[in-house]
Amino acid sequence: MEVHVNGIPDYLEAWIVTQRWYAGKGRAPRFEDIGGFELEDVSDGSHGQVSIRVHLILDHAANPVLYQVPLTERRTPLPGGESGLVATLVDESGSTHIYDGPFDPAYATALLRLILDEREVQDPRTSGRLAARGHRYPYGDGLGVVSSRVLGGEQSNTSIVYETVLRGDGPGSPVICKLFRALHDGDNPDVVLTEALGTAGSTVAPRVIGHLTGQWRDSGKPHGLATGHLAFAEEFLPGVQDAWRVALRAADVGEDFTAPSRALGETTAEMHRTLATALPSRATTPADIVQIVSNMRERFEMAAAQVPSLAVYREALREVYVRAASSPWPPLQRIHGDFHLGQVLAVPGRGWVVLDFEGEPLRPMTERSLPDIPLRDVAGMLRSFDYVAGSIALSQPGRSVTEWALACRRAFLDGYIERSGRDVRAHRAVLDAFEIDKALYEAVYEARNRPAWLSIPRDAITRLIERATQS
Ligand SMILES: Nc1ncnc2c1ncn2[C@@H]1O[C@H](COP(=O)(O)OP(=O)(O)O)[C@@H](O)[C@H]1O
Ligand SMILES: O=P(O)(O)O[C@H]1O[C@H](CO)[C@@H](O[C@H]2O[C@H](CO)[C@@H](O)[C@H](O)[C@H]2O)[C@H](O)[C@H]1O
Repeated sequence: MEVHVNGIPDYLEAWIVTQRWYAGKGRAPRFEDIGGFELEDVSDGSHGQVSIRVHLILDHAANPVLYQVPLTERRTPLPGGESGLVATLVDESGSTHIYDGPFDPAYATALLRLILDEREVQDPRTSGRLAARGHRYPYGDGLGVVSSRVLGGEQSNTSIVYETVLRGDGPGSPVICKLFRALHDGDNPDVVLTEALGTAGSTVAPRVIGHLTGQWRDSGKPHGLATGHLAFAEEFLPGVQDAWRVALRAADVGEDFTAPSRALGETTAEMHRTLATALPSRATTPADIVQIVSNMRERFEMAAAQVPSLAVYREALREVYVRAASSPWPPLQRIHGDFHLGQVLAVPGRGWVVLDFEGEPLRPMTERSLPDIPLRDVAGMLRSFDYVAGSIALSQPGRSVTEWALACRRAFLDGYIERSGRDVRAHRAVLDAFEIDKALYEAVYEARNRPAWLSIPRDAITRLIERATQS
């Protein structure tokens, strides 16, 4: 990426480094404002005059990251906007209150309208070059914004939830718009996969409302420009729980969860079947297998560097990978990529609905957009049932729901096999290798984010290696 000296104000730097989505924690940032665009205030104006600018801010760190930072400026404070306040600046002309855009209804409304009206905006600082363009899907036809709020919780992006009105009168479906904070050249897999499922008529994922694409300077790209997704809007399913909470409660009260697990296996098979036909898929070649297994070995080395106690498994894993490489592999296709119970919602009358097709946050975006082996998702969900047992054992010492989790894992596989017609158990050695691979990823994730949970993937790695090398 190009280096230009166009720093950012100190108050903004101080604010960015404390945000959940800022990826450079622990390093000194080197921020540059590389452009962006202005939006018109199209809200009802009830909160006074506002100017809106979306800044694209590049951190020239070891691995440069481009952040999307929408800010609003107001002369009078936004009522109820305290949690989104970035800074208040005072000079001889008075005070300016600067807000994180998603918390300001003026930006939130302008963002969704840009998508719904399929508008284009230019960057005035770069001689009017195209900066962003909205695209609407039929499910977004006739929607108007009533109100907006930022979805709470620990997220790597920022999501805004809207109440809407349909064709100016009755209530419309609620909408969630995910603002991508770290931008990448190329399509975002969450947008591509959710749209592909919807276009194919599947209701496995939320219905798509539309998306926003953007263009920005990048000297490393042809014509010096990069293009990628800035935001993605879809149907918001209110008042529902994710499968992690549902499963955790069932395990805690000792409720049989095999029927929902089986249904989840069926939904997973359905999702894979639709993705295999809607997006490119192909037979797996010996060269693909060599590459994937080599990635698994690399993942192990990375995990062992982060969690040194894993190094003892190096020898045993060699055998696991050799066995996997010499077994039959299913074809390559687009998959979810970070499939676990927290990514699935229990929607009354509709069943399991799958979210967040962005792939594993610790993997590079280019890798996440490649066709992959569907067993990776199957393995991800198997790990998740084990996590339920692991988290209960940690929070209630002496208690074990291992049998509950094993029954769920079996039921999930049964549902998947029946609906996909693919005997996953015939690919056992490959599935085991993917499950160990996922547990290695989780070990790194936990070491970085929740060290108290590290024992969950570490114990699983021990068990899985024992099983995989015994059979
Ligand atoms: N369409 C939706 N309907 C209802 N809740 C949603 C929807 N999309 C996301 N959520 C909620 O937001 C949370 C985070 O969304 P997700 O897409 O996983 O974002 P991130 O990639 O930032 O983790 C989900 O766990 C879910 O609780
Ligand atoms: O934030 P994402 O949903 O993209 O996923 C990341 O965080 C997950 C934890 O929130 C992590 O999932 C791991 O913990 C879950 C329980 O909290 C468990 O159900 C999953 O099976 C386990 O992998 C996920 O790995 C990580 O990418």
